[in-house]
Amino acid sequence: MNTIGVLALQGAVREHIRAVEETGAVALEIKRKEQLEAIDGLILPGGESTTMRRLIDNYDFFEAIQTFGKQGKPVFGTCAGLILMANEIEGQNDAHLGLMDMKVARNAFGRQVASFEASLDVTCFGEVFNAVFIRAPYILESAPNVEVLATYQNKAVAAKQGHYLCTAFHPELTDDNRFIEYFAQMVEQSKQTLAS
Ligand SMILES: NC(=O)CC[C@H](N)C(=O)O
Repeated sequence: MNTIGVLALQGAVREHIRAVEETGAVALEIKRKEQLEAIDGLILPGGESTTMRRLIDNYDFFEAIQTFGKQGKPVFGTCAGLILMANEIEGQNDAHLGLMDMKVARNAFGRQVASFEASLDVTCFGEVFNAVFIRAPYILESAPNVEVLATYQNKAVAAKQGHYLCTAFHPELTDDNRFIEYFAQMVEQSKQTLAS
């Protein structure tokens, strides 16, 4: 049985817990860095990236999450979580966790257009995915080893780099669980690879 943690400092935690449970994996709210030892994959939820970063520092999570990723364990960032994973943020000198080789823009669809829904063609799924965007970022540039999984208005809004996955939208806010299931499969694969 795989255990997937959701960083539970701020943001859309409960929705991710429910979505993870629906995949059949065990879901754990992560509030202390020691709990990272008990999980096979980690979700960084949506919320507010600056606030979440402050809490990551306050609760001494920064290096612990980077180490978790360097061990080859999958991390999935949604919305604010995507911003936390980028190694460059437009208009800011410093990035946050820097797990993925990509530059992101915050609130990139305009502050006025606070939230909207859009149907996306996702390369790894056969059918369209209805995505909920809330003050969403997008990926401005990415390295060749970052695979763009979906675009909206020609902007990259979902991507995968090895065992790292990110979406600019909130896959946990709809009944369509395909992104969480996709992540759960990445967790299963990495667990097998790490065990062999
Ligand atoms: N829904 C979200 O996670 C919004 C992210 C937010 N705009 C940020 O910069 O952190």
